[in-house]
Amino acid sequence: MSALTIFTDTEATTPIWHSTDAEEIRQQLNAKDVRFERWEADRDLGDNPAAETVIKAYQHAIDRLVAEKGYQSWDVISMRADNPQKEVLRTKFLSEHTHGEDEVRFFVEGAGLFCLHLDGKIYQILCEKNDLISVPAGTPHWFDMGSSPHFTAIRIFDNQEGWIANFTGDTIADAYPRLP
Ligand SMILES: CSCCC(=O)/C(O)=C/O
Ligand SMILES: [Fe+2]
Ligand code: NI
Repeated sequence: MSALTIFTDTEATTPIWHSTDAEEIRQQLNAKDVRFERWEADRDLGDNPAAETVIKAYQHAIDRLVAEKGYQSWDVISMRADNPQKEVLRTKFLSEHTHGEDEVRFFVEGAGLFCLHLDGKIYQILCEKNDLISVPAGTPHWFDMGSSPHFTAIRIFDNQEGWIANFTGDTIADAYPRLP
């Protein structure tokens, strides 16, 4: 179940707010200009879908976002527990970073934890299948896929180059809860 847990950025052990209610989560995040919606990820993708299969299955969702916001490119990130790159990728995404564009992700399988560092607070969003999230450009954040990752997400970009991150060098992420 999707969840939002909020901490201050000075106290990593005691949450100040928590909910698994999609509407409450939406309201909290919208107040910070973060888009959070429950879409329908209802296509059968099989066990280990190729990127082209995922794109084809959800072209309608991509088209909708492109029509709305003029996004220019997209790709698929899919992780499984047997991926030999899982530790390297987990470590990379666990470093606080920003992007020069909105971070738009549509989860079509599994789950992952987005952690946003906004106005003195840490917003930990457990994103699951069906969740669409858009994090405003320039927001410091990190992402945890856990030690046994299982998710597939469509990433939508408003540039032709795809994923570009600027690492902040802040080690704050190390203090906050992670996925098992
Ligand atoms: C579910 S996409 C996670 C990886 C990524 O693209 C990113 O920018 C994490 O912050
Ligand atoms: Fe990111
Ligand atoms: Ni919970």
